[in-house]
Amino acid sequence: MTALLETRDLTKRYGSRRGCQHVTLQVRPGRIFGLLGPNGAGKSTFVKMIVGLLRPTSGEAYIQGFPCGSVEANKRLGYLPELFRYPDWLTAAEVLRFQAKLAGMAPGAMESRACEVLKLVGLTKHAGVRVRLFSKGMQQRLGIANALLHDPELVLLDEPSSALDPIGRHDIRELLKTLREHGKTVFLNTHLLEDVEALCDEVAFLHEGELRATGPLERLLYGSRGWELHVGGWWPEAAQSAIRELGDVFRLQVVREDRSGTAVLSVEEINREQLGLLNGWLVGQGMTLYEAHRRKSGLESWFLNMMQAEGKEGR
Ligand SMILES: Nc1ncnc2c1ncn2[C@@H]1O[C@H](COP(=O)(O)OP(=O)(O)OP(=O)(O)O)[C@@H](O)[C@H]1O
Repeated sequence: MTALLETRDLTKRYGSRRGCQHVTLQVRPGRIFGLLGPNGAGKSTFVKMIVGLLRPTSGEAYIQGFPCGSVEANKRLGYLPELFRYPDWLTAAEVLRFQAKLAGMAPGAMESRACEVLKLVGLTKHAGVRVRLFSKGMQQRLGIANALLHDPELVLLDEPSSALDPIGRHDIRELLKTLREHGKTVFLNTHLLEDVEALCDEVAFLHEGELRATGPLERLLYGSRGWELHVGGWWPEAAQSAIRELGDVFRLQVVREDRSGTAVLSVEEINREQLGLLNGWLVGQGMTLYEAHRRKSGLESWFLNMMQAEGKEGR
């Protein structure tokens, strides 16, 4: 599948300071792509180069083959900056009308498109309401409507939920899922790991200006290939016997055991055949394997592990 957004060796230096360097990534159409990284990692620098607000020091970036910053690339891009403010005396419809004029849309096309995007973000009933009366969540949804007005393929959202309460965040999440269902590609720059975990198909992790990991979220989270086994018929001595007989082969550990005769075991680096062997051993010992599933590390622990690994390398 051809990439919608593609960067090659994208680098920005601010004099002697690095913004980001040698970032090569691809965002495929119809996905929600999350850009992650600690403060100062270079995320905003990267985003500003994509939307054409900053000129790269070197490297290339394209949206559907058009150089980022060009008129053709910007036609295909909708952008919601992190800290935006609309004149609060305008109504939602007036904000969209103003944006449409800036985008050079014909008045007839504009009116029907404004209705469409207001419906999409759930603000139809508020079209005539002044922005000053909008909650932060509604303002954010209006911002997304604005970014969608010219029907771009790629929507780039900078921290769209960080200032919102849980209900506002939930609404934005649902809206982003709807955008994906409509075939839009969403590029999300966010600190909210729970949003990334709930929404993103692919992620990129930036640290100290460099891309340290990128790929499908599932692959990154399941990267450890560990399994968790729930076992019945367990007795305390079984732990010693299991570790003695299997510990070296499967790097087996007892995570917890309880008096009712159940236990949770963890094993690392195991394939399906080995899992079958392990099951055979358990059955041979009079135990039952109730459940076996891939251990999911969770994005927060993945993120912290990445940071720790970076810290060790840097020492
Ligand atoms: N205009 C600028 N002049 C000089 N250095 C800058 C400028 N903008 C950013 N930087 C530096 O570039 C590096 C990356 O900053 P950037 O704002 O892109 O990171 P970030 O990941 O977006 O951080 P945050 O999550 O805190 O917004 C930082 O070291 C920052 O100090």
